[in-house]
Amino acid sequence: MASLLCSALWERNTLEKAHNFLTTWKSFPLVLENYVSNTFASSSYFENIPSFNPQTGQLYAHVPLSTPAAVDSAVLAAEAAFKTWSKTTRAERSKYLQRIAALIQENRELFAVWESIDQGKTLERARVEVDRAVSNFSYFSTYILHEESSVRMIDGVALTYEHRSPAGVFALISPWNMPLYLLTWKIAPCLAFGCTAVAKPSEVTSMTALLLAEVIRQAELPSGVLNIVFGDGATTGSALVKHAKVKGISFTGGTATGIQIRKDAAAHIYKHLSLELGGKNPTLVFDDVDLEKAVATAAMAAFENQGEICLCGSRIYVQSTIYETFVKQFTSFISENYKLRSKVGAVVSLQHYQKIRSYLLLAEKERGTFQLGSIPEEYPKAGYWIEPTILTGIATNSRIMREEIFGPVVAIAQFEGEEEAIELANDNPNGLASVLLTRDGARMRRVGERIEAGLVWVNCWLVRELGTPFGGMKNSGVGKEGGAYSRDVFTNVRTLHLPSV
Ligand SMILES: NC(=O)C1=CN([C@@H]2O[C@H](COP(=O)(O)OP(=O)(O)OC[C@H]3O[C@@H](n4cnc5c(N)ncnc54)[C@H](O)[C@@H]3O)[C@@H](O)[C@H]2O)C=CC1
Ligand SMILES: O=C(O)/C=C/C=C(\O)C(=O)O
Repeated sequence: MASLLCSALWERNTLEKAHNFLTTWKSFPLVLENYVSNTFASSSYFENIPSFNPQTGQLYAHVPLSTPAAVDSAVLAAEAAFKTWSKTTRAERSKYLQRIAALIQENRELFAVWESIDQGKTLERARVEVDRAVSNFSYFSTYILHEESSVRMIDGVALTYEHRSPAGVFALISPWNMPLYLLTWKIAPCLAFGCTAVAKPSEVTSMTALLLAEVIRQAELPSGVLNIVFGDGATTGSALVKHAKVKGISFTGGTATGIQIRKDAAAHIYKHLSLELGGKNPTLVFDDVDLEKAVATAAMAAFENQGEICLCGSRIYVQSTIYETFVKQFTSFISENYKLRSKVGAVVSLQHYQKIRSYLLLAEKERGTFQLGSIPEEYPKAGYWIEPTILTGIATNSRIMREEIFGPVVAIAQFEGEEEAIELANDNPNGLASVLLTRDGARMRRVGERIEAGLVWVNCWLVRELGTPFGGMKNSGVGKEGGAYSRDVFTNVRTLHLPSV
């Protein structure tokens, strides 16, 4: 049976209907329910975490704080389901994934509307992310059908081959910036490769995970294969990570949390770990660029999803010969094209708003220049809105240039030549992504191959092919996901050696 809340939300698939619903709903605020063993469980015995609509600042939902005992039940459900799910054929798993993809697609607007309300992003951005959630399932549904195993003959003496088996129950823990997109980036490969899961979305943005649970129910996925528990990191996430029956963890989120998870998982050395953490990504702009195109690419990299994407290019280094012109064109491009509300959404929470604001206060203290934007008020009256902000005159060793702000704030500095550009790009503990803007083909490789980042985009940004290795270097995490890299996360491999007879 669908949960009461899911049934109520299901038809509210336009912004207008959703807003009417929020103003008339009697049992306000909405209370989410865990989904375990294909059943929505009552949350009445949990404490609640208040969840706010970032665009209005109003309390609108309550997220249950699942206890370690609730986590344990979900893990046991996943463990029981693993016995059969791990033995299903690839074709069967593929069929379920395709069904899930189709159901999300059918309800695209429902997911987009509630993602936008829950996270603060624009509806347009939310639609892009729902489409990507669909692709996550459809990509892995076909990937597994074409998988090949490597077979080698050694000197005619022995035949060896790789045999893989699903690793077991996984903890899938996702952040608040792209809630459905990133949760499904974990769920789809996990299920495709024969594992079962307990997924925990961020307590700040849990709504689309609840809707996903309803899709899973409608898809008739066997009981216990995917369980969704709600809650925070300290109680719920931590119990999940430490659970002895959890054989692996796929996590996306802040670096400090990643370090904690690595410590908590260390006691069980067998746990597979894939940690995709923060970034402070450089955009390098060389003086041979087509300026108009370079400005548009750097703008998208800086401000998409109000800068709340770990891949955002939040420090831009421009070759000194075109620095002044670039700053001028970039600023006017942003003020014309990145309007608050229509293109740039609200930031996710009051806590995050104040974190971003603290960096803007620091910029003022350090006498940086606000080419665009200003310091927002400390306690916003209606929603967590921060104007796209462009800073110049910030020292390259300032915390503003070194730490992940994760909001609509970008700082621009200059460099003289290629060596300095590479040095500045690499002078950071993180190494997730980077953007290289140049028309010089040789430089694309010469510089691109020296940037310490898991992802280097040349004259583009966030171009994704789901089979490529996705993840960072340095403090930006361990492990890669995507195609065969996801297979490595979710399976155990053994090499069989068969001697000639
Ligand atoms: N994708 C990314 O790279 C993201 C980066 N961040 C960065 O991290 C900063 C902090 O944001 P937070 O909301 O604190 O993100 P976070 O890293 O604490 O949250 C991500 C997820 O981890 C869970 N979690 C937290 N502590 C845990 C623990 N000990 N064990 C297991 N799960 C745990 C949370 O409940 C959430 O589901 C942000 O300001 C931003 O700079 C935040 C979200 C996403
Ligand atoms: O997989 C992608 O295309 C994007 C991923 C983005 C993140 O992991 C993030 O912002 O945390």
